[in-house]
Amino acid sequence: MLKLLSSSSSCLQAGAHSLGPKLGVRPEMTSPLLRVLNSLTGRNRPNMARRAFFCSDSSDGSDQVVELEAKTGTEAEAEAEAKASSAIVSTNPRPEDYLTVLALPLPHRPLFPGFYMPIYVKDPKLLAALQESRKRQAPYAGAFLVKDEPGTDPSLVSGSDTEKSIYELKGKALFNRLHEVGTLAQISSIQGDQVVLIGHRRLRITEMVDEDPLTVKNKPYNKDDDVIKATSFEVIATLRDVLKTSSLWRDHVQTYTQHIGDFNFPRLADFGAAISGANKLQCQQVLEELDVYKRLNLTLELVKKEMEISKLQETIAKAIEEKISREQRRYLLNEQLKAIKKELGLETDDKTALSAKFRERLEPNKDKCPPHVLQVIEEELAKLQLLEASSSEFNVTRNYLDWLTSIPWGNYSNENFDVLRAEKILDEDHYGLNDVKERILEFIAVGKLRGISQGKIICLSGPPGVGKTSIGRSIARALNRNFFRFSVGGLSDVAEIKGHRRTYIGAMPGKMVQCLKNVGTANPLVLIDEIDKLGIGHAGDPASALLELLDPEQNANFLDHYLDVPIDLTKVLFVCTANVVENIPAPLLDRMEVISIAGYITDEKMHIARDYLEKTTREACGIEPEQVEVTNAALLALVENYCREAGVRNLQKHIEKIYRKIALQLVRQGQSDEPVDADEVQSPVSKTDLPDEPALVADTDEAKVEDFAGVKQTADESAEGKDHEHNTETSVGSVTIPDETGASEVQVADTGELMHSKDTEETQKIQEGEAKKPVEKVMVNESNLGDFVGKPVFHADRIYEQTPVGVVMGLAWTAMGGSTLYIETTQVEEGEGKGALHATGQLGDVMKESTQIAHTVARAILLEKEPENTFFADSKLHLHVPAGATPKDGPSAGCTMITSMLSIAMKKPVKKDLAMTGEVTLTGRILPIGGVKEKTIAARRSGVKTIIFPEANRKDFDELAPNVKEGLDVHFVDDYNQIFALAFSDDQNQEK
Ligand SMILES: Nc1ncnc2c1ncn2[C@@H]1O[C@H](COP(=O)(O)OP(=O)(O)OP(=O)(O)O)[C@@H](O)[C@H]1O
Repeated sequence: MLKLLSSSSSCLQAGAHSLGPKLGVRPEMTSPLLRVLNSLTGRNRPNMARRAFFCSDSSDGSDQVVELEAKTGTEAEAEAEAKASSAIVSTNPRPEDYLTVLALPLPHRPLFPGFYMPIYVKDPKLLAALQESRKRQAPYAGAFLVKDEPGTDPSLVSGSDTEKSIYELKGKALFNRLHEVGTLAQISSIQGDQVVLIGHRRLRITEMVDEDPLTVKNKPYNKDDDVIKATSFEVIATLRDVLKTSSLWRDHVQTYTQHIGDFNFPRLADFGAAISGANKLQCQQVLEELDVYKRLNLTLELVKKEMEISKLQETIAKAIEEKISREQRRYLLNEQLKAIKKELGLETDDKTALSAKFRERLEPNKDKCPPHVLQVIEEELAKLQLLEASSSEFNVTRNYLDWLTSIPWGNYSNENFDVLRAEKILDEDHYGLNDVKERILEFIAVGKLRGISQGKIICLSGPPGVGKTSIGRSIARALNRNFFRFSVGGLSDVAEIKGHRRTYIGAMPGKMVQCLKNVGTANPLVLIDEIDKLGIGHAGDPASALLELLDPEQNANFLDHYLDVPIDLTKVLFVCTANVVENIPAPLLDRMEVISIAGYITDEKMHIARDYLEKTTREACGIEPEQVEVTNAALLALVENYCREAGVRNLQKHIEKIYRKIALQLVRQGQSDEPVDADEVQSPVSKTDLPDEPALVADTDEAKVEDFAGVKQTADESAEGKDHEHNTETSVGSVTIPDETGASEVQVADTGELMHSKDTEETQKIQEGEAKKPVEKVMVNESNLGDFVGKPVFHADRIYEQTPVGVVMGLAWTAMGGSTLYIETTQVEEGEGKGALHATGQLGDVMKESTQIAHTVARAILLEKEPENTFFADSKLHLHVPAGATPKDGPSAGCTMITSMLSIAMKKPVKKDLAMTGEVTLTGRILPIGGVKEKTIAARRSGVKTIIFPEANRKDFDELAPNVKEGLDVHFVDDYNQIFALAFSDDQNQEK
């Protein structure tokens, strides 16, 4: 036990009594501070007015010796009060109870009078002693702040450590560590090791276990001292500010700010220090300070500091609040945006909606979808859920899933293997092309027998406009497959075929995947156009990529870089088109089944024009069949004089041109036949007045123009009297001009005479009669064909009607089809030993060599036929192949060159209407050539009657359609002597 001194310096005052009723705090308000306030203001203590504490200055304010005690209530009352308001200071302290008290060490903060504090007593002995003293009606103890251990940094020692070391302190050691000044505390309750203390007044330790109570004096102070007053006001003002700004007590601001002013000075100082967040030493300082002014000053310092902290706290709170509200606002706006987007159907990044969309798309094909693809889709869907919607990775995954789920996995269209139906469709769309159609039908037949059609590569080759692309479309229709066409002409980037890797920005799958997505079935017919014009790859080799795509051995597991899952393309039917088969990369060509379309002869073109092109064009122009007639002669002239190329695209263009013009004529005619208003003017404009427009065959003599100025001009021209007769003839077509006065009408005839107005009626009658006429039929015949398509273009195909000496017609093959060409040889210079040859006409290396070979062979043959003829030895020859602007190459003109040279050497022209082709060896053997069909067609087109082909090409010729061969005298030779005989036979020349 310690012997303690009590101090009255800061005990609670009776002056606080008056505050009680004013507070009006509800009993349920249990905030500790409120309770403190309640205790301070005397609320819940109606009998407080009659109670007295150890107070120093209840009347005069000066600190006196505290030795007074008063008891106004019972012990039971005091306990009841303590329960109702735990911070209320108990009422029954008696001097004998508190002069010697137990000392309780406080580890964290000193206890201020008027406040209560729960502490934990770990020492069982001490706890038993406390309980004992409570039982003995002496429920008081001394609460003292423990000094920090000398040499320790309090900031580094944790609270629990201090507590632990304090509880271990005993006796003298504890005594030495206690601050001298503490608080006399009432033991309000003991529950387990928790003891609740209520501070009463200051105590000072005098000695250990000394029975004598010692008293201390507070320094007296003048209540009316202005400085003390001013300081206290400042403390109050600051406290009010703190209470106002401190968010911790915001709810009770009203209460505190109203009553702080009613505390007396010492208590105000205690209150300020107690509620400030000052550290324990600062609080202890206030507790130890007995000078009221100094104590107020210390408190003011603490509350000012509290004020600053409070302001800082407010700023921090504001900043945080601002940040949070900004984020919240953003979040709210985002949510609203999402809702709006969803409402408008623009929702793009809602992960669940997206996943649901992909799953829904996949659902119908899920059973047919290969497991490895399903697995990838599931993985990607799971990944999508984890990704942030605004991240770029999210977009990549979304696009990838979009493509993956758009492919028609295992979704095939029902193929139709009906051969008869297919034949009908093919015939419906194309005339001729029997070999092509036959091949397609064979393919369908095999499919029917096997039950499935094997993916094949068909290559249609031929000149432009022969219907390669359109037959591809027809095949798709016949097989009931979806059709997709893409051109690889000039394609040099492998990514176009195989796609980009997904890592690239803006990556896309290749054409094949795009095709599958587009057509929606896994067995379309894919037409790869212009495969012979593949570009040179700068990044990879497009030909090899195409090989992977087309080769049935490889395309079962075609891997697109973007999709990254193997796709089975074996069911896809590939049809390629090319103009020149030789330009197709060899490995690709090797896998193709080439079907060549050579071009059309006149007869075929006539059929195509009549039955297909005319029909489709007429329908496209909206013209009825009875409104137009194109005669056979006109069509023939069109084919022979305007559209002589192998294909029919140009023919189609010309037919379209004719029909467009007819449409315009019909519309014009229809408009002019409509009844006209009385004040509209009509003019006798004859068809010759429309120079650019072809005339209607069964036309009326007049056309009416509604434009007044135009009419006037026509009338003026007529009035100038270019042709009087004509003018009088057309006088029925009068011009009606309203009179300036408007009173009557005058008529101006072409002759310029004024006519009587009664003739108007007559004119109207004629017009009405015309309007009732049925629509005129437009005739296109040979004579007016030029009005529709202009003058025929000049064709240099046939330069000579009869080839002169030294000129022979050869046959050539070009990408545009076959054509005839002339080989011309002349003698430039003559003189012994001057034999030489000069060749022109943009000849390629092979053809130049051909000229040399021909020169040698011709010389040998001439020597054989006319041994005395030294023409070749003594003549400088010039060989030319028109047209000079067209590059030419190839060996097939060899025999033609020899014939041309021999012709000039022997001064003999060759047989009329003869054309020949064939490569020649140095010994005069004739080797086979290519393009027999094209060459035959070209020969026919040029009016050739006799053709000489190499013997080896007989087979090719025999395979030609009879209509192509018809009327031609064809000879097959394997030695030049046979050609010599045919070209220079005497009877031929005599015949001529
Ligand atoms: N035998 C035919 N019967 C009916 N129409 C035909 C025939 N041949 C071609 N055509 C028509 O000629 C036009 C041109 O044909 P298409 O475009 O298929 O030619 P192409 O051979 O593919 O040419 P290119 O090599 O320039 O691509 C099409 O309108 C087509 O219908």
